[in-house]
Amino acid sequence: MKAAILRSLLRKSSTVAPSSSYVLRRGFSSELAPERKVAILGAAGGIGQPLSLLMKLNPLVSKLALYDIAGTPGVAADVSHINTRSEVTGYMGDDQLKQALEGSDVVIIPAGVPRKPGMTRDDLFNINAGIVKSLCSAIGKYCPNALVTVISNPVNSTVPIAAEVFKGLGVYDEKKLLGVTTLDVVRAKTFYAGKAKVNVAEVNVPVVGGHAGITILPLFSQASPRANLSDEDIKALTKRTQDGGTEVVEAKAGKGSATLSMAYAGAIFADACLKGLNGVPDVVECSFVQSTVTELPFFASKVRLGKNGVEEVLGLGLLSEFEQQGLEALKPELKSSIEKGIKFVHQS
Ligand SMILES: NC(=O)C1=CN([C@@H]2O[C@H](COP(=O)(O)OP(=O)(O)OC[C@H]3O[C@@H](n4cnc5c(N)ncnc54)[C@H](O)[C@@H]3O)[C@@H](O)[C@H]2O)C=CC1
Ligand SMILES: O=C([O-])CC(=O)C(=O)O
Repeated sequence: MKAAILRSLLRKSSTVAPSSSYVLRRGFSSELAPERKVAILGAAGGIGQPLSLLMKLNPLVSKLALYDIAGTPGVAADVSHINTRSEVTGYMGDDQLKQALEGSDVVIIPAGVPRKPGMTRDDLFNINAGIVKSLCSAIGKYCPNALVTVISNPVNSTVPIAAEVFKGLGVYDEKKLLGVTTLDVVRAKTFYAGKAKVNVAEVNVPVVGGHAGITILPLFSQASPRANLSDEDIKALTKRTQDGGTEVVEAKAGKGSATLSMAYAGAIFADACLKGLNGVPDVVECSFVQSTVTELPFFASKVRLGKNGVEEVLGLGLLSEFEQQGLEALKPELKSSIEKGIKFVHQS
């Protein structure tokens, strides 16, 4: 039962997370899978808790470090009772951050405040920029070789912030810093499957650009399986994908933003990163990374994940005229969010 749930939970990214029994059938048992430590920073939050649960279910994880400024002993005690491979430890407060991070292969950062109705992701900058900066300073010191996946918003600025912090410490490796845009892909897949009336488990849709409003650019012209949707349908699907976060913020009416779907997306992405590190071939996900795909220094597109993190940043492929217009339209906003992040590190 547990294996079946995990299999269906983690099934449809371009990668597939093996449940332990699946792994055993393939002759690659979790005992043979390398030891991998994953640290979650912000583990007691709305995203952090379900993400901790999903990472506890992942047989590729051998150590799970749950860090937050409060509440982690309870979350760790709870999750630790689940009878899966990883050993879970909770860490709370600055004094324990070093221990939480040391030896980590992958660090996932969902720490920071979420939106309330009427706010943009950029409205979170003032608080979250400082949180990401201080956490990345610790990562640069205590686990400089870890692959770092950033969930905290505004992702269009927090990823450049992380890069600048690592550069300042002399430990920046562009292959190991990834902004998590998987939720945009998850939404695009779900909305496309609903409109095109195709099996959602078979759908693939790349989403490029950034992670806020019009900077989120789903490429439905490249969606598979192909469907004959009208221009109006494509426009509406694009808008719904771009506004997906706001749809949840409004529905939660002041009680935060997407947490459960984000935890799912974050777990899919972390699983892909672990598979890449373990040498599984052809692991491809969309992510906001250092990039030369456009003239902007950071951009989300498909990336191939491997033993060193981002092994290859893939190009955009053929765009429709509508997507080409969307691409040009998003560049000024994305450029200014990136520059805002870089400036923050040099001024503070
Ligand atoms: N990339 C994406 O697609 C998405 C990003 N988000 C973002 O994720 C972030 C977290 O959202 P929620 O979990 O809903 O918020 P939340 O408020 O429920 O949880 C945040 C957690 O971060 C912790 N935290 C604050 N400062 C910290 C520090 N210095 N070190 C460690 N932990 C710290 C808090 O104690 C809290 O437990 C927000 O910025 C939100 O906008 C949310 C959904 C999707
Ligand atoms: O909308 C928000 O504030 C949270 C987020 O990034 C998302 O759900 O995509």
